[in-house]
Amino acid sequence: MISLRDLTVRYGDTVAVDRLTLDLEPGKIYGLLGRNGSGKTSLLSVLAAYRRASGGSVAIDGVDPFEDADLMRGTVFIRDTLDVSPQDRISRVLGFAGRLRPTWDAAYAERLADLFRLDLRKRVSALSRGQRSSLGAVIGLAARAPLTILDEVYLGMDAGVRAAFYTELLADYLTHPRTIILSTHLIEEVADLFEQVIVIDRGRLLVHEDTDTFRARGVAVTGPAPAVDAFVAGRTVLGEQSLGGLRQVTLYGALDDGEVARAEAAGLALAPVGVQDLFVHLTAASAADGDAVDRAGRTEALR
Ligand SMILES: Nc1ncnc2c1ncn2[C@@H]1O[C@H](COP(=O)(O)OP(=O)(O)OP(=O)(O)O)[C@@H](O)[C@H]1O
Repeated sequence: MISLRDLTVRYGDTVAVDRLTLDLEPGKIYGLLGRNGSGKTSLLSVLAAYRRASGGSVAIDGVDPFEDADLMRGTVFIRDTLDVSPQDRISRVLGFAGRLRPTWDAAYAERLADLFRLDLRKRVSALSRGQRSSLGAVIGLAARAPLTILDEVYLGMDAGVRAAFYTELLADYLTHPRTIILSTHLIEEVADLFEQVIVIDRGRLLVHEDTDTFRARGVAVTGPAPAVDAFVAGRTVLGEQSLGGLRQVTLYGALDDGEVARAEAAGLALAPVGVQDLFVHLTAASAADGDAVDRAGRTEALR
């Protein structure tokens, strides 16, 4: 279990993480979402013991990971800086990563490098942006670390490589379950991988719940335009599109059984909403309603 209590990260006057309290059960894939500058990397850096918290506490199975060598060997943190020597060849980088970690699978690392078309003889400095990200993905997956933190690892990867990475991630997670935290801005692309969604906003926790529960916060209503308009009147609309006489409106807020029956009787189709749409709505509402953030870190927008 990972337990954060009132975790705070400050850089001078900037409060990047603001008294954040969160518990993460082991063996799940978490999606960590937040707008630019919301504190994701700062939070993950503390979790990976790359940085000390300015306040509050972090405990992994009851132990502070900072300066705990065993916990550090059990954590892999991949971020855009890659944290490897540019002069080293890929083979050497992988060899070093393997010596650091008891859970490293060297054969799997080679297979992944092959999948991502990485030439093991190349130096890191000679890699393209996308290839550097692929190298990060190889290290992040082949480490098989009990706590795997992947902070925007997809930067520069083309769509095909990203798809291969997500497929590998899921397949390897299913055969070697571990705790994976994925921070991403390409939300819709990876949302199906998340078992739980964590949204932070200006350093504070906005949402932490199962992805299905999160999705149920919204609903897409489709049908003849007049019937849709009548049904959605007075509700919070996240977006709408029309094609001919058909209209689809995305609503915020779950429908009760009576409303579902009424929609069906009116010939309307109901469907879940994308995680990204909900995320954009919640973080926009939070920005407009900033001071309404209560002590539990939930905003008025979530009620
Ligand atoms: N080394 C640093 N020195 C000073 N301020 C920093 C430093 N690192 C981050 N910050 C500030 O802390 C805040 C949170 O930054 P952080 O990188 O944690 O956000 P993020 O959610 O990862 O952002 P992004 O999605 O843009 O990568 C921002 O206001 C940022 O400017």
